[in-house]
Amino acid sequence: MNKFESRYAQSPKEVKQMDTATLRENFLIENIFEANEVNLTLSHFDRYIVGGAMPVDGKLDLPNPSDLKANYFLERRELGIICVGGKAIVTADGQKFELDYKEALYIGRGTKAVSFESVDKNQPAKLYINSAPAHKAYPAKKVSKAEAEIVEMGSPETANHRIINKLLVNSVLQTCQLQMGMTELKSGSVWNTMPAHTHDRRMEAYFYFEVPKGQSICHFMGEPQETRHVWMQNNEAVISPNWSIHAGAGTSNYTFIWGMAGENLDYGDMDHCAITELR
Ligand SMILES: O=C[C@H](O)[C@@H](O)CC(=O)C(=O)O
Ligand SMILES: [Zn+2]
Repeated sequence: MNKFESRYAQSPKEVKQMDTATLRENFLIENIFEANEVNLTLSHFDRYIVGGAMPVDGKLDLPNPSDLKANYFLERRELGIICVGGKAIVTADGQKFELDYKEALYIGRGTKAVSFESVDKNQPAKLYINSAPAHKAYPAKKVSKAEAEIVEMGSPETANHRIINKLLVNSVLQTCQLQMGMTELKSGSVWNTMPAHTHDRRMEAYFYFEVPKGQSICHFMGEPQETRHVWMQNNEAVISPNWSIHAGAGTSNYTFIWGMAGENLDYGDMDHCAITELR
């Protein structure tokens, strides 16, 4: 059975009081990929949806959760997909897109039927999904690294050398408020998003993958002067409120997908935190 979970938004005051289990219940998203299921979590932060589809035996349809009170999922929403498993076929109102590993697809508001299929059931597709409310219909478009805006950040000396692939962003295609991309850490580098930042005008979600077996990610969240950590495993996601930092250190290098929505489409609209001021 497909899973759908709705989560409240939390304030800094509440989060300060949370123990490990409560923090994890509120922010960590586990079990994103289950064979033949589409699992979705709706956050009340910007009504952002985070989830995954894992088609193995035949086609899987994007469901229409009753909580959305919509005639179909994308009636008032837009969708971003990044393939993190075997090759997939995504069909959007009859239009077929083949997605290879690490390729992204945008599907606009008003698309009535979306389905997912694996090309080879022995190498099942894993489709990471983000969705935000949308006011306008923009055309569906596939974006691979070749079309992405690519930025190199950090250095080996500070263990944060990484490549930011901006995939579904407004310099590449039109979206309403959704922005998604993928950051790949170089061997020997473990820190993402350090120096850390907040962006009060957008919430964000991080999804970690390519975490080697036996290794983990320590994800940091909270107000810059009141941080908490969430230990995360491969293929798990975490919600970052607009007031929270979102950064992580792995026990190895890894890759992650970031997705965000809110007030603007300005990637650079961030408030940076001095490393020495974090608490
Ligand atoms: O608001 C932007 C996002 O947090 C990420 O794009 C940051 C990131 O991938 C990184 O620095 O490694
Ligand atoms: Zn951010």
